[in-house]
Amino acid sequence: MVCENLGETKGINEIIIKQEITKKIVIMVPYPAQGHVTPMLKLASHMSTLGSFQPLIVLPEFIHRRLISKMNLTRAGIQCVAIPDGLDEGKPCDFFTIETAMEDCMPAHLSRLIKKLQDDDDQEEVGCLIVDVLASWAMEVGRECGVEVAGFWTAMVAAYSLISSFPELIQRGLVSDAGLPQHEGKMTFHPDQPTVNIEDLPWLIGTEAAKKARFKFWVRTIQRSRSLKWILANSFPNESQREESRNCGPIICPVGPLRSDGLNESPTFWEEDRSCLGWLDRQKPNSVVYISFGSWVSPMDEAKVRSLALTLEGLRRPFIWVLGPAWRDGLPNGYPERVENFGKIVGWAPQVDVLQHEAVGCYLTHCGWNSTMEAVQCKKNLLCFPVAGDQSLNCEYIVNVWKIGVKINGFSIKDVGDGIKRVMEDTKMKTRIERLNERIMGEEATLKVKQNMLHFMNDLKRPIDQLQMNL
Ligand SMILES: O=c1ccn([C@@H]2O[C@H](COP(=O)(O)OP(=O)(O)O[C@H]3O[C@H](CO)[C@@H](O)[C@H](O)[C@H]3O)[C@@H](O)[C@H]2O)c(=O)[nH]1
Repeated sequence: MVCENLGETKGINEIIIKQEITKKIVIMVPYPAQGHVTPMLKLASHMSTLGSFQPLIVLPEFIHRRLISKMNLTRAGIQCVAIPDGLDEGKPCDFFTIETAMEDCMPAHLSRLIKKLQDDDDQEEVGCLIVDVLASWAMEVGRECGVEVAGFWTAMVAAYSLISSFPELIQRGLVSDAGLPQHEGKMTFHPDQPTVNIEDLPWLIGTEAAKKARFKFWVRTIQRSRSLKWILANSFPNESQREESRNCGPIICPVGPLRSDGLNESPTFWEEDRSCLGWLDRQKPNSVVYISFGSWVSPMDEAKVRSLALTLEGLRRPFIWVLGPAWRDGLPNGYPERVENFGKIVGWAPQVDVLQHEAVGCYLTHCGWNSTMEAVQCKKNLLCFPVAGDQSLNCEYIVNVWKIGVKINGFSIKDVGDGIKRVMEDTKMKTRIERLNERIMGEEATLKVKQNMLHFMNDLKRPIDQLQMNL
């Protein structure tokens, strides 16, 4: 089946649907952000190669416009449709505008799409809906349409565990009913997990009103996800003690870290500046610091950008810095020219190719989960500056559990200079990342993950009445 969006169209009536392959359809609904769409596309590509299911990705129009113009997903066995999002074209959208689009506008359109597929005699059966846990609105739609729903968690299982522990955090008096911290300092959320700072809880971003609104979003998200049978996670087996137990909640099934092998092009929202690869060819091995703080959650303020810029200029060490136009206001006057002999600033990099390059010695990162896994894949040690969301917990793992990176608390010459030295010169750290790479991406791990995936897919293939009996 091929579904195409007709540019300016509004509504699924205008989506052309052509029969092509006879497999059960798996409708996949990502959360519309780069760090979420990428792993969902990797999952779709993986499912497509394993057979039996035909992935159909459903995107809001504003993401479909940006992504589809750049990639040919059909070649990777993935079909894609856009549904209206009610957003004004060209206007920037933040977390809350996206939430409104997801809760108020997109459900009716997804429901119509599913019903159309169910009613169409020419179509294959809709086998399942796989929904990013953050797009929990679509779980409700799937249930209403009588379709089996599975969740997809794009980050660490430990992060799901932390967020879903909110009732206990309230009960222990660590946060208020509205999610605001009632204490300072470190707290535990599970005996097998590292401690985290209460101030770093994933919903504590922005003003007090924004924190409360994000907490509400998470409470609703976790509540909706609790009745799922399966949550596939873009993490690896044995990352967390809790992943395979099913005392009450969903079965958390690690199927990652997912790779982009099956995708012909990288699924990015922005044009990649590939000139940085030629620039890297001219640098010495292990000399360059790659800097990127991902794409979402919370950009850094101008003062921090300025401080890092001045430090990089002072250190005179080769660097590539991914800095989107919106973040460049903090740069000192004429900065790109001032550092052109040793530094390169790009709007968006081909990140995995950059990390794979032998000239890159370490990665200064916000600790987003995809970036963390890509660093492990390319065996590049990490200099960590977590910004928000799950990033502090990921950082805890990087620094204190796996010991493959160092955390910095600021961008002074001393912070960054000492951090780079420690990360680049510690040979034990290098050995540890090589071992972690083997443990989570080696042959044995890959086989286990494939088995997990097949186990899930076989469960989906069982007749509906049998599935319901087991719920
Ligand atoms: O110049 C760049 C910069 C990034 N990337 C890619 O963009 C993705 C970024 O993902 P991630 O590192 O996870 O960061 P975010 O996009 O910020 O991801 C959000 O989603 C993640 C998964 O849920 C969370 O772990 C993060 O905290 C959250 O910010 C990665 O695949 C990168 O390879 C590029 O291709 N080029």
